[in-house]
Amino acid sequence: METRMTDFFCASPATPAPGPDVHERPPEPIDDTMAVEYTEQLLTPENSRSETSSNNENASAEEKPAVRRRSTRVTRASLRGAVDLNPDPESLQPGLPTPVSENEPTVSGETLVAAVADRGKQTRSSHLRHSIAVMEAAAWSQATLAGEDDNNNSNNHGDTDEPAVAPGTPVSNSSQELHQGEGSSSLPRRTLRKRVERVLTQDGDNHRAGRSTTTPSKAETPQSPPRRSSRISLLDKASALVDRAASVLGKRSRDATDQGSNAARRTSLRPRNVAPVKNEPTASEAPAPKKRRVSESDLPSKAKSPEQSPEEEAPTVKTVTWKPKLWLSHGLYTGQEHTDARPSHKRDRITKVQGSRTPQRTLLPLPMFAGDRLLKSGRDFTLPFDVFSPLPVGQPKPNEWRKTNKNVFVGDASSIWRANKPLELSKCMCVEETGCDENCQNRYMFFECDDGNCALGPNCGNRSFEELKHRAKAGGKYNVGVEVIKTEDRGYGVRSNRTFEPNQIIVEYTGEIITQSECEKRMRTIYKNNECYYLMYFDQNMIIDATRGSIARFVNHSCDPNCRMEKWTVAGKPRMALFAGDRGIMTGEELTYDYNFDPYSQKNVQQCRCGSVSCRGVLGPRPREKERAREAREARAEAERQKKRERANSRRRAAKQAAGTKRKMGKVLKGSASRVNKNRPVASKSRSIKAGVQKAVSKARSSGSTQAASRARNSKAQEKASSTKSSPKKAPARAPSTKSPVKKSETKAKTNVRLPKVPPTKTKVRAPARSRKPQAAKANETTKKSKSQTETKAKAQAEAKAETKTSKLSRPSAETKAKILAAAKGKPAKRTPKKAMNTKSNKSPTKPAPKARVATPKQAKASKSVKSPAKKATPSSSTKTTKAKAKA
Ligand SMILES: C[S@@+](CC[C@H](N)C(=O)[O-])C[C@H]1O[C@@H](n2cnc3c(N)ncnc32)[C@H](O)[C@@H]1O
Repeated sequence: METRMTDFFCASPATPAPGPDVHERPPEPIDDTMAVEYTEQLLTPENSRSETSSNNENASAEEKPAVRRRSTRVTRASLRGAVDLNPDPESLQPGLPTPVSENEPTVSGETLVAAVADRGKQTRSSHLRHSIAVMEAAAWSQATLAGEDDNNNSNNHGDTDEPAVAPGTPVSNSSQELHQGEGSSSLPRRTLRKRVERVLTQDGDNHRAGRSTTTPSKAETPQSPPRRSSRISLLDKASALVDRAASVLGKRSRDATDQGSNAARRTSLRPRNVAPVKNEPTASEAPAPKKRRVSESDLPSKAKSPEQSPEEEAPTVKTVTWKPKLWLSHGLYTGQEHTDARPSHKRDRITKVQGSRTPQRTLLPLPMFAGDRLLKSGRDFTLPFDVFSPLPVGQPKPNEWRKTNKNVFVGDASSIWRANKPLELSKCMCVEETGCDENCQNRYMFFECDDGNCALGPNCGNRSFEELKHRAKAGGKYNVGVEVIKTEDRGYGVRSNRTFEPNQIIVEYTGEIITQSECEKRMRTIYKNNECYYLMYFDQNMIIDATRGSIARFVNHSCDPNCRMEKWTVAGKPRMALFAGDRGIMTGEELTYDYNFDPYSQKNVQQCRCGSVSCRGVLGPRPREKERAREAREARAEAERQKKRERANSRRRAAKQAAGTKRKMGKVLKGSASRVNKNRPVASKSRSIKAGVQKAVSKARSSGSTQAASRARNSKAQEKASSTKSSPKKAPARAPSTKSPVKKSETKAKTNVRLPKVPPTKTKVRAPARSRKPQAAKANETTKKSKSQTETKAKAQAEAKAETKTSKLSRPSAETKAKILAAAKGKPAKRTPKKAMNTKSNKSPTKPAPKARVATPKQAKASKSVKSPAKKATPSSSTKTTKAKAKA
């Protein structure tokens, strides 16, 4: 018992004086060392005080905390031990000195440690109460310290020689009271002591009651401070954990090597007042580490097992867990994933590139010239419009906004809502090469791909909402990508703080899903006086009311928007989201979409202030441009069809006209370069024929009139002229030949169509041929004109003949007569029967005609000389007639 007391005492230099019997006991040699050391520290009040305070300058750096801790805790323990562990109730009688000497041994370190094990279940509340009590004592002690310290010290030193007592220590004061009893007679002290005792007693009773089953006798197993025990166990556990961690981390070997030197070092640092204990503690021996860590009182036990100390004193390896350094993943390309793809590349392409990107080489740096080459070769890049565009200072924030990022069914909506029909599900058949591009069936149907309806997995480019989810998870305003701004004249709005690629998802439109009746009700009541509405038609006659909703509710309307609001089916459920338009979005742009606003009533119609060129003026429904365009397209198609029909009809007509001259027609068409051109001549042919015929007719008429005027002056030259014409059939063909090649061809065509088949002489006669081919009206006209020309010619000939009758030299031979007659027969018999008859009957000699054909110079002279009377008229008329014929 005494040994224990000594241990306890020695181990706790700052602990209050144990009792007078301690001093009566002869000090042991080893304890002397300790006593000397601690005496040096504790003799003066300053030292005592400084030890209780947090800064003990005298103590070494390593000793300081230990001493301080020891002081407080052990003192508490002693207090507790003094109060709780007193087995003899008589010893606590008032007025008698407290039999500390009897009690103290039970509060030795060993016992405490044993008690620690028993008291592992002590509650925190009791610790707290202890602490409070001790602190109260401390407060009191400090207050009274100034007045009493000197006396106490002098008394102590002078009377009782208690060097280990630290008078200034609050605990020591209370201890002193406990032990000395009458020595401290002041009322406050007693009161405090009683309070502390009461608290401790209560605590002890509680604890005793708790462990009554395990402790047969109070005296044998005194209760040690619960707090201490819990600390011990905690520290023990911690050290065990650290040991384990060290072994896990593979540092055991290093520790093993360090332990040798560390042990030596620690031994040197260890308090030198370690007293080797001669008498081993009794049965209540606790694990050494606990003692060692708790207080000086444990030192003996530590000393008695020196071979264990290196292991027990395993250094607490601090596993420093560095915070992982965060690298900025985006610089200039805020919000954009890095890619080597050209800016012009589509997003799907980029996704593919990212998917197949090889990991960056990390072993060796790039060669020296790599940077130079990169600089020289250059690389296209897209610089955001505004890399850093903070919001203007003093931007107000929408206070009334209640945010929700998920759709919430309200009222009857959830019960009315029906699950999607399986029929509405879609499955895509895309392959990796295409990667669910714009041809993906799911995309086309506004179905988001997932593992259930698409087999491409990460290579799929149709998982916008999934992407949005990841962005939201990553957090940060550049991932979210949008922020609320205050616009000048449209309330709040939303702008981007990063870039968005064309058709990239930006933000989901969420809110309360309500029925239509609920919506109307809200419109009538809650939103009656509102200027802004956050209602949007959703699905199944439901409406999203984003008055409580996501940030997308602040997106304003524009008649020329840069975004689209789209409804997609994601995992069988409809969801609305804002997507970037075809132009993409630059940093700092205000996001807008076309509301296609239905104002419900006329009084809700609002003026649009989007400021776009194509502004519709009001927030109203979008004009049905598509429908209009479709109607226009249909009208155009109808007109085209009509034209085609007409063209086909005309072609059919022309084909019918050219029925007899198919082969020649084919020849004409063959000359055209293309199919279109092949069709053209058919149409132009009729026109050209018509024009050619008209010209010929007009000329023939004019020539006819001229002939009539100069009829009287016709001479033999006329006969020659008439005889020189080869045949009437060539006349119409020759005339165009003098003109442009196009007209020639036209004329040819005309000739081909009509004339070649009709013998020129008979044409006139065969005028009834018109009845044979009544459809060929134009050809008939031509025939008529040629007939008229022939008539004119025949008339001229007849006149010439008549004249030649009178002339002596121009008597035709029989052959000439026959020819003339033959020519005359070409005239329409009906029209010129008389003339023909006359010509025949007269049998006028028209021999010079064949001569004229030859037209030798002698003949010309002769004719000139003979035709003296008709000198003027004859050449001109004949020439004109010839020309007219030729033209015709
Ligand atoms: C969904 S809210 C948009 C956010 C709203 N600006 C705010 O401050 O909360 C729709 C309302 O914004 C206003 N608004 C949106 N676009 C507008 C525009 N182009 N011209 C005028 N007002 C507009 C209208 O009052 C409309 O009812």
